[in-house]
Amino acid sequence: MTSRKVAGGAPSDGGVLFQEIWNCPYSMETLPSHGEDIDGGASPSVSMLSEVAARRRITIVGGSIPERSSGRLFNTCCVIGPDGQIKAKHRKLHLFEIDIPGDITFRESDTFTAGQEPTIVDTDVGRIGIGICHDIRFPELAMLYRSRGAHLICYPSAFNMSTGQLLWDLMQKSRAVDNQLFVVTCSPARDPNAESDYMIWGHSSLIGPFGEVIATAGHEEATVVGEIDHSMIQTIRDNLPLEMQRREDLYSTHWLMSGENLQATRHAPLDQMHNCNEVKMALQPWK
Ligand SMILES: NC(=O)CCC(=O)C(=O)O
Repeated sequence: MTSRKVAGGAPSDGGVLFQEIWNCPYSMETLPSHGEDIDGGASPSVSMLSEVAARRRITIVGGSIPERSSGRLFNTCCVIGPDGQIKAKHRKLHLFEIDIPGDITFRESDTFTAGQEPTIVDTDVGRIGIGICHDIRFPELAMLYRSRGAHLICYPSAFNMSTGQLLWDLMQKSRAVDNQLFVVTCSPARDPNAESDYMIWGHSSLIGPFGEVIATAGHEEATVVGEIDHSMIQTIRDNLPLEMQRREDLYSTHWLMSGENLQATRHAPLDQMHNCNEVKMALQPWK
Protein backbone atom coordinates (compact mmCIF):
# COMPACT_ATOMS: atom_id res chain seq x y z
CA MET A 1 0.00 0.00 0.00
CA THR A 2 1.48 3.36 -0.92
CA SER A 3 0.10 6.82 -0.32
CA ARG A 4 1.07 10.35 -1.23
CA LYS A 5 0.21 13.45 0.71
CA VAL A 6 -1.16 16.13 -1.61
CA ALA A 7 -2.03 19.03 0.66
CA GLY A 8 -1.10 20.65 3.93
CA GLY A 9 2.59 21.29 3.28
CA ALA A 10 5.22 20.47 0.71
CA PRO A 11 4.35 17.34 -1.26
CA SER A 12 6.63 14.51 -0.29
CA ASP A 13 7.58 11.47 -2.27
CA GLY A 14 5.04 9.61 -0.20
CA GLY A 15 4.91 6.66 2.09
CA VAL A 16 4.58 2.92 1.92
CA LEU A 17 2.75 0.64 4.32
CA PHE A 18 3.52 -3.07 4.60
CA GLN A 19 1.36 -5.82 6.08
CA GLU A 20 1.42 -7.54 9.47
CA ILE A 21 4.20 -10.19 9.70
CA TRP A 22 5.69 -9.93 6.24
CA ASN A 23 9.09 -11.53 6.82
CA CYS A 24 7.81 -15.04 7.59
CA PRO A 25 4.57 -17.10 7.61
CA TYR A 26 1.94 -15.88 10.10
CA SER A 27 2.03 -19.13 12.01
CA MET A 28 2.41 -19.23 15.77
CA GLU A 29 4.47 -22.44 15.51
CA THR A 30 7.18 -21.07 13.26
CA LEU A 31 7.20 -17.38 14.23
CA PRO A 32 9.68 -17.67 17.10
CA SER A 33 12.44 -18.89 14.81
CA HIS A 34 12.05 -15.72 12.73
CA GLY A 35 12.39 -13.26 15.63
CA GLU A 36 14.83 -10.41 15.00
CA ASP A 37 16.60 -8.17 17.52
CA ILE A 38 15.68 -4.70 16.30
CA ASP A 39 17.20 -2.68 19.16
CA GLY A 40 20.38 -4.74 18.99
CA GLY A 41 20.76 -3.81 15.30
CA ALA A 42 20.41 -7.44 14.25
CA SER A 43 17.31 -7.19 12.10
CA PRO A 44 17.88 -7.94 8.40
CA SER A 45 14.24 -7.05 7.71
CA VAL A 46 14.46 -3.57 9.25
CA SER A 47 17.87 -2.98 7.64
CA MET A 48 16.33 -3.75 4.28
CA LEU A 49 13.46 -1.31 4.93
CA SER A 50 15.90 1.39 6.06
CA GLU A 51 17.98 0.98 2.94
CA VAL A 52 14.92 1.24 0.68
CA ALA A 53 13.49 4.24 2.59
CA ALA A 54 16.80 6.10 2.29
CA ARG A 55 17.32 5.17 -1.36
CA ARG A 56 13.79 6.20 -2.39
CA ARG A 57 13.55 9.10 0.11
CA ILE A 58 10.21 7.86 1.42
CA THR A 59 8.56 7.09 4.73
CA ILE A 60 7.97 3.39 5.34
CA VAL A 61 5.50 2.07 7.88
CA GLY A 62 7.14 -1.30 7.91
CA GLY A 63 4.24 -3.66 8.56
CA SER A 64 5.29 -5.89 11.41
CA ILE A 65 7.86 -8.56 12.13
CA PRO A 66 8.42 -10.78 15.16
CA GLU A 67 10.78 -8.81 17.38
CA ARG A 68 12.97 -10.62 19.87
CA SER A 69 13.81 -8.57 22.95
CA SER A 70 14.94 -9.64 26.45
CA GLY A 71 13.84 -13.21 25.82
CA ARG A 72 10.35 -12.17 24.71
CA LEU A 73 8.71 -11.92 21.31
CA PHE A 74 6.68 -8.89 20.21
CA ASN A 75 4.66 -8.22 17.06
CA THR A 76 6.41 -5.00 16.08
CA CYS A 77 6.04 -2.28 13.48
CA CYS A 78 8.92 0.10 12.72
CA VAL A 79 8.31 3.47 11.09
CA ILE A 80 11.30 4.55 9.03
CA GLY A 81 11.97 8.05 7.73
CA PRO A 82 13.42 9.11 4.37
CA ASP A 83 16.85 9.25 6.01
CA GLY A 84 16.62 5.51 6.69
CA GLN A 85 16.41 5.99 10.47
CA ILE A 86 13.79 4.32 12.67
CA LYS A 87 11.43 7.08 13.83
CA ALA A 88 9.11 4.94 15.96
CA LYS A 89 8.46 1.37 16.99
CA HIS A 90 4.98 0.06 17.81
CA ARG A 91 4.46 -3.25 19.57
CA LYS A 92 0.99 -4.71 19.01
CA LEU A 93 -1.12 -3.76 22.03
CA HIS A 94 -4.07 -6.11 21.67
CA LEU A 95 -3.05 -9.67 20.89
CA PHE A 96 -5.52 -11.62 18.78
CA GLU A 97 -7.35 -14.35 20.68
CA ILE A 98 -10.22 -16.18 19.06
CA ASP A 99 -11.87 -19.54 19.61
CA ILE A 100 -14.87 -20.40 17.44
CA PRO A 101 -15.19 -24.18 17.69
CA GLY A 102 -15.11 -25.87 14.31
CA ASP A 103 -14.01 -22.67 12.63
CA ILE A 104 -10.96 -20.89 13.98
CA THR A 105 -8.76 -21.01 17.08
CA PHE A 106 -5.84 -18.66 17.32
CA ARG A 107 -3.92 -17.41 20.34
CA GLU A 108 -1.24 -14.84 19.74
CA SER A 109 -0.58 -14.57 23.47
CA ASP A 110 0.92 -18.09 23.45
CA THR A 111 3.75 -16.63 21.40
CA PHE A 112 3.77 -12.86 21.72
CA THR A 113 3.95 -10.41 24.61
CA ALA A 114 1.68 -7.38 24.26
CA GLY A 115 3.17 -3.92 23.85
CA GLN A 116 2.56 -1.23 26.44
CA GLU A 117 2.46 2.05 24.56
CA PRO A 118 0.41 3.69 21.83
CA THR A 119 2.54 5.11 19.04
CA ILE A 120 2.10 8.38 17.21
CA VAL A 121 4.78 9.77 14.94
CA ASP A 122 5.29 12.85 12.76
CA THR A 123 6.34 11.95 9.24
CA ASP A 124 6.54 13.51 5.79
CA VAL A 125 3.08 12.14 5.03
CA GLY A 126 1.51 13.50 8.21
CA ARG A 127 1.07 12.62 11.83
CA ILE A 128 0.51 8.88 11.97
CA GLY A 129 -0.97 6.72 14.72
CA ILE A 130 -0.02 3.06 14.52
CA GLY A 131 -2.09 -0.01 15.34
CA ILE A 132 -1.48 -3.59 14.31
CA CYS A 133 -4.46 -5.59 13.01
CA HIS A 134 -6.51 -6.57 16.08
CA ASP A 135 -5.67 -3.12 17.52
CA ILE A 136 -8.23 -1.80 15.01
CA ARG A 137 -11.06 -3.32 17.06
CA PHE A 138 -10.44 -0.98 19.95
CA PRO A 139 -11.98 2.42 19.22
CA GLU A 140 -10.34 3.98 22.28
CA LEU A 141 -6.91 3.69 20.69
CA ALA A 142 -8.07 5.45 17.53
CA MET A 143 -9.78 8.14 19.65
CA LEU A 144 -6.56 8.63 21.53
CA TYR A 145 -4.69 9.16 18.25
CA ARG A 146 -7.30 11.62 17.06
CA SER A 147 -6.98 13.54 20.30
CA ARG A 148 -3.24 13.70 19.62
CA GLY A 149 -3.80 15.21 16.19
CA ALA A 150 -3.24 12.20 13.95
CA HIS A 151 -4.00 12.72 10.26
CA LEU A 152 -4.03 9.03 9.56
CA ILE A 153 -3.92 5.74 11.36
CA CYS A 154 -1.96 2.92 9.75
CA TYR A 155 -2.95 -0.64 10.58
CA PRO A 156 -0.63 -3.30 9.16
CA SER A 157 -2.96 -6.27 9.29
CA ALA A 158 -3.76 -9.87 8.50
CA PHE A 159 -7.49 -10.42 9.04
CA ASN A 160 -8.76 -13.92 8.27
CA MET A 161 -11.65 -15.54 6.41
CA SER A 162 -13.75 -16.04 9.55
CA THR A 163 -13.93 -12.40 10.62
CA GLY A 164 -12.79 -10.52 7.54
CA GLN A 165 -15.84 -10.74 5.33
CA LEU A 166 -18.24 -9.25 7.87
CA LEU A 167 -15.96 -6.95 9.77
CA TRP A 168 -12.87 -5.82 7.92
CA ASP A 169 -14.44 -3.00 5.87
CA LEU A 170 -16.65 -2.04 8.79
CA MET A 171 -13.70 -1.70 11.19
CA GLN A 172 -11.70 0.49 8.85
CA LYS A 173 -14.62 2.75 8.02
CA SER A 174 -15.70 2.98 11.65
CA ARG A 175 -12.30 4.12 12.85
CA ALA A 176 -12.09 6.65 9.99
CA VAL A 177 -15.62 8.00 10.41
CA ASP A 178 -15.67 8.11 14.22
CA ASN A 179 -12.49 10.11 14.23
CA GLN A 180 -12.78 11.95 10.93
CA LEU A 181 -9.33 11.05 9.70
CA PHE A 182 -7.69 8.72 7.18
CA VAL A 183 -7.27 5.01 7.84
CA VAL A 184 -4.75 3.00 5.84
CA THR A 185 -4.52 -0.77 6.02
CA CYS A 186 -2.28 -3.33 4.40
CA SER A 187 -2.92 -7.07 4.47
CA PRO A 188 -1.08 -9.98 2.89
CA ALA A 189 -2.69 -11.44 -0.21
CA ARG A 190 -4.64 -14.69 0.18
CA ASP A 191 -2.83 -17.85 -0.81
CA PRO A 192 -5.45 -20.58 -1.41
CA ASN A 193 -2.66 -23.16 -1.52
CA ALA A 194 -1.13 -22.10 1.79
CA GLU A 195 -0.57 -24.93 4.22
CA SER A 196 -1.45 -22.70 7.17
CA ASP A 197 -4.90 -23.00 8.83
CA TYR A 198 -4.96 -19.22 8.92
CA MET A 199 -6.45 -18.12 5.62
CA ILE A 200 -5.95 -14.43 4.92
CA TRP A 201 -8.89 -12.17 4.03
CA GLY A 202 -6.86 -9.48 2.18
CA HIS A 203 -8.47 -6.24 0.91
CA SER A 204 -5.92 -3.55 1.85
CA SER A 205 -7.52 -0.11 1.67
CA LEU A 206 -7.21 3.62 2.09
CA ILE A 207 -10.32 5.12 3.69
CA GLY A 208 -11.05 8.85 3.89
CA PRO A 209 -12.47 10.84 6.83
CA PHE A 210 -16.03 10.58 5.46
CA GLY A 211 -15.79 6.80 5.20
CA GLU A 212 -15.07 6.95 1.47
CA VAL A 213 -12.97 4.19 -0.06
CA ILE A 214 -10.15 6.03 -1.82
CA ALA A 215 -8.29 2.93 -2.94
CA THR A 216 -8.65 -0.75 -2.26
CA ALA A 217 -7.41 -4.18 -3.30
CA GLY A 218 -9.09 -7.55 -3.59
CA HIS A 219 -7.60 -10.63 -2.01
CA GLU A 220 -4.92 -11.08 -4.63
CA GLU A 221 -1.46 -9.61 -4.67
CA ALA A 222 -1.59 -5.91 -5.58
CA THR A 223 -0.05 -2.53 -4.92
CA VAL A 224 -2.66 -0.03 -3.85
CA VAL A 225 -1.88 3.63 -4.46
CA GLY A 226 -3.97 6.48 -3.08
CA GLU A 227 -3.63 10.16 -2.35
CA ILE A 228 -4.18 11.68 1.05
CA ASP A 229 -5.41 15.26 0.99
CA HIS A 230 -4.97 16.53 4.54
CA SER A 231 -7.30 19.46 3.93
CA MET A 232 -10.19 16.96 3.72
CA ILE A 233 -9.88 16.35 7.45
CA GLN A 234 -10.67 19.93 8.41
CA THR A 235 -13.32 20.23 5.71
CA ILE A 236 -15.18 17.20 7.04
CA ARG A 237 -14.78 18.39 10.63
CA ASP A 238 -16.16 21.82 9.65
CA ASN A 239 -19.04 20.21 7.73
CA LEU A 240 -19.86 17.80 10.51
CA PRO A 241 -18.50 19.12 13.82
CA LEU A 242 -18.80 15.91 15.83
CA GLU A 243 -16.35 17.03 18.50
CA MET A 244 -18.52 20.08 19.27
CA GLN A 245 -21.57 17.86 19.63
CA ARG A 246 -20.21 15.47 22.21
CA ARG A 247 -22.48 15.25 25.27
CA GLU A 248 -19.81 15.47 27.94
CA ASP A 249 -22.66 15.99 30.42
CA LEU A 250 -23.93 12.47 29.67
CA TYR A 251 -20.72 10.57 29.14
CA SER A 252 -17.31 11.76 30.05
CA THR A 253 -14.45 11.31 27.65
CA HIS A 254 -11.96 11.79 30.45
CA TRP A 255 -11.38 8.12 30.77
CA LEU A 256 -10.02 6.43 33.82
CA MET A 257 -8.64 3.16 32.61
CA SER A 258 -7.57 2.01 36.03
CA GLY A 259 -9.22 1.97 39.42
CA GLU A 260 -10.80 -0.91 41.23
CA ASN A 261 -14.43 0.03 40.67
CA LEU A 262 -13.99 0.61 37.01
CA GLN A 263 -12.12 -2.64 36.54
CA ALA A 264 -14.79 -4.51 38.50
CA THR A 265 -17.56 -2.97 36.44
CA ARG A 266 -15.87 -3.43 33.09
CA HIS A 267 -15.27 -7.11 33.69
CA ALA A 268 -18.59 -7.94 35.36
CA PRO A 269 -21.01 -10.35 33.69
CA LEU A 270 -23.61 -8.47 31.69
CA ASP A 271 -26.45 -8.99 34.20
CA GLN A 272 -24.30 -7.55 36.98
CA MET A 273 -23.29 -4.43 35.16
CA HIS A 274 -25.25 -2.10 37.36
CA ASN A 275 -24.24 1.48 38.12
CA CYS A 276 -22.49 1.72 34.79
CA ASN A 277 -23.63 5.28 34.36
CA GLU A 278 -21.64 6.18 37.43
CA VAL A 279 -18.41 5.06 35.90
CA LYS A 280 -16.24 7.92 34.84
CA MET A 281 -13.66 7.28 32.21
CA ALA A 282 -10.54 9.41 32.14
CA LEU A 283 -7.81 9.09 29.58
CA GLN A 284 -4.79 7.35 31.01
CA PRO A 285 -2.02 9.95 31.13
CA TRP A 286 0.28 9.07 28.27
CA LYS A 287 3.83 10.38 28.57
N1 LIG B 1 -3.88 -10.72 13.11
C1 LIG B 1 -4.91 -10.25 13.77
O1 LIG B 1 -4.79 -9.50 14.71
C2 LIG B 1 -6.25 -10.68 13.24
C3 LIG B 1 -7.38 -9.90 13.84
C4 LIG B 1 -8.70 -10.39 13.37
O2 LIG B 1 -8.79 -11.11 12.38
C5 LIG B 1 -9.88 -9.96 14.09
O3 LIG B 1 -10.96 -10.43 13.71
O4 LIG B 1 -9.79 -9.14 15.03
